[in-house]
Amino acid sequence: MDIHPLTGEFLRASKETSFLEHKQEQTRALLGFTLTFCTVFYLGFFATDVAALGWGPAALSLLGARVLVALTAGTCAWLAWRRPLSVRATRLVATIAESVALGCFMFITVQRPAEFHWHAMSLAIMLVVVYLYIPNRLSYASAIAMLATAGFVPLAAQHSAMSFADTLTMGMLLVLVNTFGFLAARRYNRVAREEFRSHAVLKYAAERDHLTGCFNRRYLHYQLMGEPGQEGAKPWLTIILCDIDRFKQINDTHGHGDGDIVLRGFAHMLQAATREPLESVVRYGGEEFLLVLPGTDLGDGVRLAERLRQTFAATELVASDGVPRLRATASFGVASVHLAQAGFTDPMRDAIAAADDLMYQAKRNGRDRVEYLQLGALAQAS
Ligand SMILES: Nc1nc2c(ncn2[C@@H]2O[C@H](COP(=O)(O)OP(=O)(O)OP(=O)(O)O)[C@@H](O)[C@H]2O)c(=O)[nH]1
Repeated sequence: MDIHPLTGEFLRASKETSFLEHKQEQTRALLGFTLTFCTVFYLGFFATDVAALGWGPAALSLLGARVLVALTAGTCAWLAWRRPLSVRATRLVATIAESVALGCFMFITVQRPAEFHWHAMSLAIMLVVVYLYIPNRLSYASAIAMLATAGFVPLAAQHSAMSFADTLTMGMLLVLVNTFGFLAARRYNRVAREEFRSHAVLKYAAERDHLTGCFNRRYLHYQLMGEPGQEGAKPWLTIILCDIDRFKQINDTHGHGDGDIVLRGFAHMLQAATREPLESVVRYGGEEFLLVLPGTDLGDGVRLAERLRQTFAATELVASDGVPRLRATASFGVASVHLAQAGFTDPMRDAIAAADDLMYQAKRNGRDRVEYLQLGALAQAS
């Protein structure tokens, strides 16, 4: 299991970080909404101060405490709404707002000692908000909630006229609220992470080829060709289409298992030479791969293809029996398009079609070659 049994968070820090970053927009919105809501209620309860203490200095001192909470929580809510806060900053904001609100709450309870029964109920509601509604790390939320509970019970014992039995009952009920708050937050953490994990598995299966880990044609059509692509630093798009030479012969000589090893080795080399997410490697057919390189001009594309060609030809892959004896070559077609140049309705489609023709040209010209062309210009050959 990759989820912590106590906190419901991912055990691996990198996975937890990508989960939190994936959720960050939602977290920020929830934090902003909850703090705004709590600020309004915290101020609204001033009416109960006036009802309990009458209009005067005592009620006004409580108003001061409430305004302090409103200013803190309001500022935190404003930050959460307006700024692209990091995960760390979101947690800091949540922790500050929770601590100030609970601190001021303690002050208010002491000024209204006759109503500790009601204060206990208010604290229980605040604890639920801390555990479940203000997004924070569970360990921080629990520490804040438990400290508040541990501070509140002695205050009640000291300042209220409650009997020992009442104080004990109240203390135990608050412990119960903490326990259920913690368990509910842990369950929520776990469910959210399991959902994230399932989503990642489905996304991977929908977008990638399971043998090589490269993107599949569905991803090419719906993501790379279907949506406005990412532009590189330069207004160029280069497509490299490459195909392993005489792959049928490799399968026939060494068997399909070793054929798969060659495919994976080739794909791994292509992936290592490109930078996701800007650049993508797509398994275009059986032993045919497509490199989509935004921001790469023809010169850089040809140099990359030539380097890949030489590296692959010089590589001896380890066969299924553990002996390094699998060798193969590949043919490459490189097509580039200048995106600012007029005349291309669908530059990527045009570049893929051209790279496909060039790759077949490389096959016809003897294989283990790179052929290239800049679209919109005169054809050149290697
Ligand atoms: N092992 C393995 N073989 C595959 C896979 N997908 C396709 N192939 C095989 O790849 C071979 C492709 O052969 P051809 O299209 O004749 O091309 P080639 O032998 O590479 O010849 P040229 O492309 O002309 O150099 C076929 O034998 C397919 O069965 C796969 O996932 N694994």
